[in-house]
Amino acid sequence: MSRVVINNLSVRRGNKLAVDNLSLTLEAGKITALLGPNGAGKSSLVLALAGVLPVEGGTVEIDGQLVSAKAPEVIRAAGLAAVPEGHRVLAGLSVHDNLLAAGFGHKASVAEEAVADVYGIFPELAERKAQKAGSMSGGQQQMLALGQALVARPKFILADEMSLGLSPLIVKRLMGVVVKLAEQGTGILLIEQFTHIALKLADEANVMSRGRLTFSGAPGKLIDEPDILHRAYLAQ
Ligand SMILES: Nc1ncnc2c1ncn2[C@@H]1O[C@H](COP(=O)(O)OP(=O)(O)OP(=O)(O)O)[C@@H](O)[C@H]1O
Repeated sequence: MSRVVINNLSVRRGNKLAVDNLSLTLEAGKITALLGPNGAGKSSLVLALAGVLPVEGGTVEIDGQLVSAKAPEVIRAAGLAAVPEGHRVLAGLSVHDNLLAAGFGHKASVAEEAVADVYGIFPELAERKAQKAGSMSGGQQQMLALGQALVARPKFILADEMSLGLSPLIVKRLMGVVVKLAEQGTGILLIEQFTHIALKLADEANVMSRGRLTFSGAPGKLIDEPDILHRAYLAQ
């Protein structure tokens, strides 16, 4: 089974370790929730896993292939795609061109096919192919951001705060897609401010505070013992 093995990873932001010796394994077909207060280091972890931020120490392997400190496109090709916080789409480009741009590096026919698959998942985007991404609603832009990750046909998706600022209906729509992707075998790292949503969907839950994991285990334990989460938020 496919897995991402993160081993003792450290990431520096300025003069502090935003991620401090963190170890975590993501598995194919599983939703792994990562919860924690603002500033805990969750986004720094995602950016380092995606190759955008440099790694200070430790390793990341995808199915035994060392990808830490590799270029973002190498990591993407190895099967890991990030949906960074804040639905960063190319606002001046059309929906279609945003998706094609995400397929850069693939043969044109392969990219076209992957883009068609994204339209299958999100008919909302198919209806808006020619629309400028920046003129869409926040929810539609978030669908596009997830669609851009899917164009790479990733084995693993890192979803950073996808629901931020979106209506409950859109969040439900996005989470439905996340669950379906997991059922089809994609491994998901789900970072969520709405902890109750993440805990309902996740197979495993982790709590991060000050760059470290303070809890790893069954989501049900965090539901039964909310103090574990509260302590992490107070410690930050
Ligand atoms: N661009 C930056 N330059 C320097 N330090 C940063 C930068 N961005 C974040 N940090 C610091 O890195 C640490 C981890 O922040 P990070 O954004 O990874 O946390 P987070 O858990 O994702 O929180 P949030 O949900 O607010 O994004 C914090 O101390 C933060 O102040």
